[in-house]
Amino acid sequence: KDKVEITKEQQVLMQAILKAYERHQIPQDVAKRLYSAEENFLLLTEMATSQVQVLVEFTKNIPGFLSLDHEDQIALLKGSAVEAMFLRSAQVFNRKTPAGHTEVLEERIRKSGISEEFIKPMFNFYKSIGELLMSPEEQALLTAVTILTPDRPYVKDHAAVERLQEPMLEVLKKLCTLHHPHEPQYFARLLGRLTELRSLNHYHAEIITSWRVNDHKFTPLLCEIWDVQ
Ligand SMILES: O=C(NC1CCCCC1)[C@H]([C@@H]1CCCCO1)n1c(-c2ccc(Cl)cc2)nc2cc(F)c(Cl)cc21
Repeated sequence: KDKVEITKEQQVLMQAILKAYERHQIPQDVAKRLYSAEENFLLLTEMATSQVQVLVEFTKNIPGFLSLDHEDQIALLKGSAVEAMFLRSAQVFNRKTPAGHTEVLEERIRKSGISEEFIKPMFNFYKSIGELLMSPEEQALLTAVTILTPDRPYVKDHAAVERLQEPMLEVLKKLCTLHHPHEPQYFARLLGRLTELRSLNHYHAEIITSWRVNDHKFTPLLCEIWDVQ
């Protein structure tokens, strides 16, 4: 069996993505503060707004992204922001918290004001992400692969986006082989999560507008990204 090798060039690409990803992390204390439905909704909109800003900075550090057509850059960000938010939420949810804290966190999220019907698909996704035990490199590359999805609405130059996404998928595939040598299907499972992520995309506007609060106030940035108000 030929040995899987990360080339020097792939090493450089992976380091660039990982460095950008680690540089743009938002405060992890979101798990500690979950109170009334109103406060939770406000917390979510604050966290989501800062996460979009962080996502833009991360995306600007993806090699080649800034040389894409400017309108395509916007289309890619707009098309992936919600998925990136759920991916980030899943990673926060699955962080190595002391045993038992995840249940407490899950309970608090269940009671945060999200409509019952969305709780199940959301936690199914979080748990399926958790089971993958992704390394930081895999998390960073998966986020980059999600952003560089060629078939987002309004993307004009698909081929240019594919040319950026392909090397990311190449490195990610090799990392999966190296980090999970006994799970040949791991890479396929990882990509399968992106399909699950898209389905959450469809829910998110409903989750937001059905949040059990009287007045759903959004920041201008979220109005842009979330197609609400
Ligand atoms: O703030 C959140 N997520 C941010 C978003 C930006 C990136 C960092 C994480 C929300 C919280 C949920 C309770 C009410 C307050 O919001 N949240 C969501 C979430 C709920 C519905 C939607 Cl529509 C989207 C995300 N899932 C979470 C998983 C978690 F582990 C934790 Cl700690 C919080 C989580």
